[in-house]
Amino acid sequence: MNSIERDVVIVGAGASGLTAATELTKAGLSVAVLEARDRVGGRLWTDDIDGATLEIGGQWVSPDQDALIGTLEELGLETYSRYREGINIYLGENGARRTFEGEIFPVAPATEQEIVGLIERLDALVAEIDPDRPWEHPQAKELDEISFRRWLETQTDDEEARLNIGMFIAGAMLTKPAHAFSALQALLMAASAGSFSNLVDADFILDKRVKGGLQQVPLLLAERLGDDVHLNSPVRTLRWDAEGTGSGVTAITDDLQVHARFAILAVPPVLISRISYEPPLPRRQQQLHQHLSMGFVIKVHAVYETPFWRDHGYSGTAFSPYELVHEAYDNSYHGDPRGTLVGFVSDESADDVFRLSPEERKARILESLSHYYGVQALSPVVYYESDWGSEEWTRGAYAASFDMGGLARYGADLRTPVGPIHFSCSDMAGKGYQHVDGAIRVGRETAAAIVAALQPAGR
Ligand SMILES: Cc1cc2nc3c(=O)[nH]c(=O)nc-3n(C[C@H](O)[C@H](O)[C@H](O)COP(=O)(O)OP(=O)(O)OC[C@H]3O[C@@H](n4cnc5c(N)ncnc54)[C@H](O)[C@@H]3O)c2cc1C
Repeated sequence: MNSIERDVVIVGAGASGLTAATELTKAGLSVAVLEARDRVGGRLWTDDIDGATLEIGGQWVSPDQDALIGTLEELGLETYSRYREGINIYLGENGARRTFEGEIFPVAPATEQEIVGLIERLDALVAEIDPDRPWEHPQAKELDEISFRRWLETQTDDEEARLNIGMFIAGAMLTKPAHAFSALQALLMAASAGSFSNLVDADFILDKRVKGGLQQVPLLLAERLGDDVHLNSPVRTLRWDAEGTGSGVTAITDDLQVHARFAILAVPPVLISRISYEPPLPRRQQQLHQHLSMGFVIKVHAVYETPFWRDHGYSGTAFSPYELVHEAYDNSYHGDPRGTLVGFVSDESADDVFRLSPEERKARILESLSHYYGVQALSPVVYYESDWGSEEWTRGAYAASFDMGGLARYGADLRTPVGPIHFSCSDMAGKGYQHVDGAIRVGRETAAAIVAALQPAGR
């Protein structure tokens, strides 16, 4: 077993861990980043599938994500806009097909009024929420005890309005059914993007992509860190100083042992308990990590010879709370003359199609796409399903959220360091929660906390 000494050992080479490592080295500290996979990037992964460049994980950048935008600029990465010219498609109950422009779906006037009213009420509530401290809202406990679905039922009798508003947070963001998370968790999701209106606005939230793919961010950060990034190095054990003697922490992989003054666990919270702790983490952490779970969504990529929907005047943007693929977009890759659609199959619908054979699943998903775009959607030249649920070092998508009551009960302790151990990842962010922006933001904050802790007293 090789043994090395560093100021800080970072577990996980995703956007958060690599940002923290970068900031620490800028402050003159030595680091080692230990990554379980044979690549960096975690939930950011750009790959060539049958000749098509696909972003298997995160990809979009929105204008409010200033931490991410700052990093893109620093790394010299360029962005391009998502194609959005033309009209959008909405499928109502029983497949009723309507087109629309703007953000509000083409529903009956009474339903539209309910949707607009719900958005106004949610925006007002979200304005009262500090995304970094949602548990401090005066009604936090009450809002955390009611599921988002039930909360919507208390607001309107209009089912189509509830389904649509529910879809934006449930299927589209937390990727859990609306009965499985609280109204407070829903408000945090919206507050993390500035407002509920921002989440509803696809042109805002799915604004830009990065030339070469968003995985460029971790790849370039890792390149600068050079030999300090160790791939194929899952951390199995963390020995830490629970007594405050200053002996620090030792991270142990199968063939390397890193002794450091501090450790940053930059892994999704569901994977924190994959590591053995000597001594065990305190009671509070052992409990709270059990109250977070990953959502689940299949990101479906379908590449066609041409972006045929554009010829019919369609933007490619399509929604339906009644469809297997509840949302889909033109996701054509920069510089590729072919057309790509990306669609999402969430939570219980994803469970359902994973019970089928791959062929049956593909047929069901393409059929759903054809309901939006017509029969041409049935015949892609490249088809791929991003399945993060079977990735051992992620276990779901997009990210983790608390169970009912968990956010008010445990949220404030989520990022509290334990002795020399700090926690950092997008799932623990306020602003930018569940997004790369949040991963970077928390990475910077965690690094700053360690740098501050190492400052001699009085400076
Ligand atoms: C399908 C999909 C689509 C998404 N779309 C978007 C989007 O459009 N825009 C956006 O901003 N965000 C999006 N996201 C979310 C975004 O990708 C994540 O929030 C972000 O990348 C998380 O970064 P992170 O560093 O916090 O965690 P991760 O990327 O999960 O990094 C954690 C790292 O820790 C490693 N690890 C885990 N356990 C150990 C261990 N014991 N030892 C060593 N290493 C370990 C993992 O292998 C991983 O590399 C999407 C995510 C998915 C999955």
